Parts: sequence; C-alpha cells; structure tokens
Amino acid sequence: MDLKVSSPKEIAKLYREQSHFSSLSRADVGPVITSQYGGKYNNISTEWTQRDLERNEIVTFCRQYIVFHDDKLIVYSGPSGNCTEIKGELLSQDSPSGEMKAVVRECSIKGEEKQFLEIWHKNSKIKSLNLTALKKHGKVYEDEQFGCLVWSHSETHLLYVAEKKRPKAESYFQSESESGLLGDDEDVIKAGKQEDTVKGNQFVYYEDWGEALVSKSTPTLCILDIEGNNVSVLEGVPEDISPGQAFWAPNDTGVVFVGWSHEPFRLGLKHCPNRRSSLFYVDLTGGKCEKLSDSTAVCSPRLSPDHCRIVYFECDVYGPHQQCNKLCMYDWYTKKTSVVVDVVKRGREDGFTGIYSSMLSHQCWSADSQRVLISSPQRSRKDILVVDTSTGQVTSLTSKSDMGSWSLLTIHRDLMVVSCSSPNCPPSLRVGFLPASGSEEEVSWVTLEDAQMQPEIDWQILTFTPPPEEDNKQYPGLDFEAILLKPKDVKEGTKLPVIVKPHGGPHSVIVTEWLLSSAVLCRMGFGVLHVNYRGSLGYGQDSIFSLPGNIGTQDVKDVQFAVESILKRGDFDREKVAVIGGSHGGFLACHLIGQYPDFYKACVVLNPVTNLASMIGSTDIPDWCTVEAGCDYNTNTMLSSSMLEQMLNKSPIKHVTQVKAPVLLTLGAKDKRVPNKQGIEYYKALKALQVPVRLLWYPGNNHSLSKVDAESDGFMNIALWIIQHLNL
Ligand SMILES: CC(=O)N[C@@H](C)C(=O)N[C@@H](C)C(=O)O
Repeated sequence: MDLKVSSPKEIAKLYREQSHFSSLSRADVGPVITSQYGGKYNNISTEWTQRDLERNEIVTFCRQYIVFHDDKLIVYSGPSGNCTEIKGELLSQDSPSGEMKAVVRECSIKGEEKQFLEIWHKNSKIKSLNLTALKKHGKVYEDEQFGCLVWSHSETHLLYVAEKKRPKAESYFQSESESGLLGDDEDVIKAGKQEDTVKGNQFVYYEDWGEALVSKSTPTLCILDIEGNNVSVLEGVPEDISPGQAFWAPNDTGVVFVGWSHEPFRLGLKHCPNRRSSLFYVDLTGGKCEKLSDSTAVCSPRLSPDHCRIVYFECDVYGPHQQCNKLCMYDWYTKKTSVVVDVVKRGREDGFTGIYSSMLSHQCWSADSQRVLISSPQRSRKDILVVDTSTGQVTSLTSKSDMGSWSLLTIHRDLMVVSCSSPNCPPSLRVGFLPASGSEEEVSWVTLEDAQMQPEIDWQILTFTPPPEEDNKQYPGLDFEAILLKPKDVKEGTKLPVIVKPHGGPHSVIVTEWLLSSAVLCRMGFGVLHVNYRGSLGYGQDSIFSLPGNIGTQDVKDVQFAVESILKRGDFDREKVAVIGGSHGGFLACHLIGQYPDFYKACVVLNPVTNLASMIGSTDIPDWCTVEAGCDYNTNTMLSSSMLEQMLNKSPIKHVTQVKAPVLLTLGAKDKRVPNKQGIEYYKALKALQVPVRLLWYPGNNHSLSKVDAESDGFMNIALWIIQHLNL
C-alpha cells in the first residue's frame, strides 16, 4: 500500500502545518465589571504555547476575551484584541483585586542574566527590583513543582520560592585581588555589602531534585514587602524540609506550604508525587512551624474562597510513582482533616474511576466554597469532575461530550474556563457557568476560540479483556483500553500499516486529546494504536498495583494482545507493524521486538529503559527500578545480587539476542531520569549482533526530548525510519 504522504518534503510540510495549532497553558479571569448600562462582564486573559520551527523555540503568547453574563448564563463573548507574545516572564500574578500585577522577569543585561520582580499598576511599571543584585537568595523557582508567586490578601506582600543563597566559594590559592575582596563588583557595591567567602568549597556537590529540576537544591520561601522594597527569607522552615507550592494563610498570619523531606537524600520529583511530604504552616511573627497533615505524600493545597478550608491531594509514599489520589480537606478553624474522596480500587458503576491528576488548578473552588473542580483521567478520557466537599459526591461535567478530553484552566465566581480537544481536533477554549449543585450535567459551554477539526482522522476507544491465561491472579478481572487513530476514507480492501505506541511511566496514561505526532502519522496514512495496558492511570488503584513485579510480561502481553486484536479486524497489514515508545514505553518496545522478533518490522525508542540493573545506580529515581521489578524500597535499601538478578531478568536487554527489527534510538544528552547510557548499552548490543541500528543524540535535551529541534528532527527521522523498514 502506498502512503498518502511519504516524501521527506511532504512530511515536513504536514508536520509544519499541524504544529501551528497552539495549546492552552493558562487562563485568568479578571474582576466582575458592571458597564454603564448595567451589564456585567469579566475580562479573561489566556496564555497559549506554540512551536516556532523557524526560531526553534516554543513561543508563549496571550489573548484577551470579554464575557458578558448574568452570573448564570453567558450573554455575549468574544476576543478583545490580537495575540501578543510574552517574553522573559518566569512568573506572573494579578493581585486579588485585579488592580496590580506582579511579574518575575529574567533578562540579559550586558551579557549577564538578571532576575527582576516588577509591580505593574494601570498603565505603568511602578516597581522593578533587581533580585539578582539584592543577593538575598539564588534564582527564583519558576517550575510547577515548587514555584509560586502569591499576593498577600492585603496586597502588600508577595511570596515566592527561590534557591537558598550559597556562600561564595573560592580556592585556597586565590589571591585577594582575584577574589574580589578588594574588587569593584558594581552590584555588590550597590547592595552595600561584601559577601562572605568560603575557601575550598568550589567543588562541593549539591544534590538536586532530579529530572527537569536540575540546579534546584534548597528552596527557600521569600517575601517581598512591596512598600518597603525589602526582600526577606522566611525563617522557621525545618532544616530537613524543602518548601514549595506556598500561599498566604487566612488573614496573612503566616504561610502554608508543602514541605518535601530531603533526608537522607533527594529523589527525583518529576512524575513522582509519591515523595515523603506534608502540609506545613509557618507563623510570620514567631517563626513557629507546624505540620498540618500526616507524613505521607501531599501536593496542590488550595484555600477556599471563604478562607476556611484547604483541599489537597494525598497518596502513599514510595510504591508506584503515580497512583490514585485521595482528596483531603483541612479545616483551618477546627484543625480537623477529612478525606473527601478516597482511593478507588475499581471503577464505580457511575463511571467514576478515582482521581489521577498530579495538580489541582490554581483556582478550583466554587464561589460558595462547597465544591471543588478537578480535571482527571477517567479511563482513556480526561474529564472535569465536580466534588461536593460535604458529601464526597463526584459528578462529571464532561463525560457525555463528543470532545475527547477536557481540562479546567481556572474557575472564578463559578465562571469556568476550560480547554478541550480530541485526537482529531486541536485544543479549543470554552467558558461556562458551574450549574447549581445537583444540576451539574446541565452545564452549557460557549466557545471563545474554536479549533480546526481534522476530518481526515478517525479515532475510537477500544476495550480489551485479557485472555484467561493472562488474567492477574492477585487482581483478577481487570480490563484495559487502547486509542486507535485511523485515516478516514481508506479505499476498500486497503490494508494500512500500523504503528503501536505504548506509553511510558508505566503508571501514566494516554487520553483522547490532541496528539501532534500521532495526528501527523495518521494523516500520512498510518493506523496509530496507543495502548493503555493494565497499570495505566485512570482505571482504579487495583490496575496500578497489578503491574509492579510483572513488568516485561503483563504490560508486554497486553500491548501484543491489543495489536493482535486490531489485526484480526482486517483493516491493517500484519506485515507492516512498527512500534514506538519512550522511557518505559521504550522498555516495552524493546521487549516486544525481543519477545516477538518476527512480528515487528521496525522499532523506535526514545530514552528507553533497557536494563533496570544498570539504571539503578545512575537514575534520579532508583526506587522506580526496585519497585517495578517487584522489590520493596526504602532509602536504606542496599543492593543485593538477587535484586540485581531480578532487575536484569525483567529487562529487555535479556531478549536482545532475539531482536531482528531495525532500531532507531533517540537520546537526550542531559537525561537524569533514564540516563542515555541505557540507550547506548542497547545500541552496542545491537551493533555486536549486527542488527541495523541508528542513534540520534540530542544535546541540551533532557528526558522529555521536547526542545523544538529535537522534537521536529526526531519526528522526521522516526517517520522516515519506519517508511524505510516497512518498505512503504
Ligand atoms: C516515573 C518515570 O518517570 N518513569 C520513567 C521510566 C518513564 O517512563 N517516564 C514517563 C512518564 C515518560 O514518558 O517520560
């Protein structure tokens, strides 16, 4: 069968075209304004990201909209201007009244990177503080894990997280003039102080928080007194705790934050909400710090609009990296904690399968402080759920819609701003009012920004029941799903080539949302099968727990079963099957070509796990290797030969001698999660076995391989590799 699109020029054109669709990253609703004619309206500010292939970067831009309403229904809405690119903003936040805006900006002055904290009011920047020159702390944290920029309720102070100031280190052999003690560092003079220096500490190792959090080691809570231009580092946070995700307590008496334990050493945090952490409160006057939650793993605390309660997610420490969350609630005045929504072992009759999001939206409460909104995978969809905090009842706002997946961007006085998309429809922007309790299903959405549907793509969710011999004895009766993308209007009798894509994690999920590379592959003429094998998020805790100890078998067999099942339908060509996977998905791809050597005709792996036994000593998440191999973990765990054997036995490198499929590897030079030595180990084995192999090396890229050139070059190479080896 000829592909619709197969020449490099045509593929690049299609990729360029499809990468113009932008994604929503944020929305903020301004205060309600009453017009001179009595009509009420809100301004909505949205932030979008888009790949700019010419500039080789992801650009962020904003667009404003206006929404007229009567507090229940939207009567008129539309954009109020064109897009504007946002540059250099690390963090930004409107004040609670909407009168002011704070921005942390990074810019280069005379070739040196500086960070500024700016306050904007009406049409001017009223303050710009050079945080770098102040030298109260290191770089400001802009990441989602720790970072925040929060106005006090009184709008007089700002709270943010920054790296703890490190004493200047110098060699024992540095002369006084070289060391700057007699020097003329302009910023030091302006700041009015000389720095303490420590000799012999230049090469001291600082642990960091791993993948995507490199150079983030010791976060501190910092407060700017806006009137006094004074930045202070908050005291009272316990020495063994790294604080983040902070906000002001009711009445600004102190600060509430999540504190992660960093003793005896730091473990990677990205995709790992299962790290020992608690909710803390530090009092501003006495510096007294108290724990508000038990020592489990917590994240995303959010204060209710009436300032009486805090909701947050909680899960177990260690074990599978991502699990079903509990939604907990702390009452500020009674100091009592309750579990609002518990862990769900198996999907419920009403369709609710548990909470699997890693983050709550920054604004997630209904106006009356009774209900909380959560976007979460529910099997292969992502839906917006409403939780009644007094009854624990969960209702889906979106499960009945045709759109595949929904995310809440924000909610303000019950006006919800959401993003939705499907595998054949890029993200669009919608708004709607949260209906009264009990009538949630009556929600009516108004589209602010429509997306261009891709009519050439067909998609569906397939459900599979594993054959009896593959049922998990400890967790029987679990099913799983796959999302199949197929080109529309295929000539009768044509058998399509198919690309199988198992996701990484393994405790993650692919939902029915816009997926750029799959959309392009589908438009080229491939069937694309995303398999959410048992162990994926969104199917209940039992499904997650069924996998550790069984990786390399249960997940591999589920993927193979899904592919074999679609081949039986007759639309696909059994001789033209390729597999692509990244990380644990790469682990599965390598297993599949090793265990089914005649089945797959081409394989592509992105930063794959190939040998757990060799990965454990170099990854930022050594616990992942032990837990997934079926062993327990705690920080005192010392390796034994039997553990290493178990890890090796579960690894795809065990099957490498059987491999026949040509393999393309794409590796990130700076991957801390699955260090590139994993890919190189597999590459060398294939070379020795004379299996066709090609390795692409992306400098400056980490585990996600998400820099624009790595992603686009990677895509082209992947597509051409598959075309070549499937003889298309
Ligand atoms: C927990 C984790 O990061 N596991 C990796 C081995 C992995 O598979 N990561 C996934 C989430 C990825 O797609 O990068």
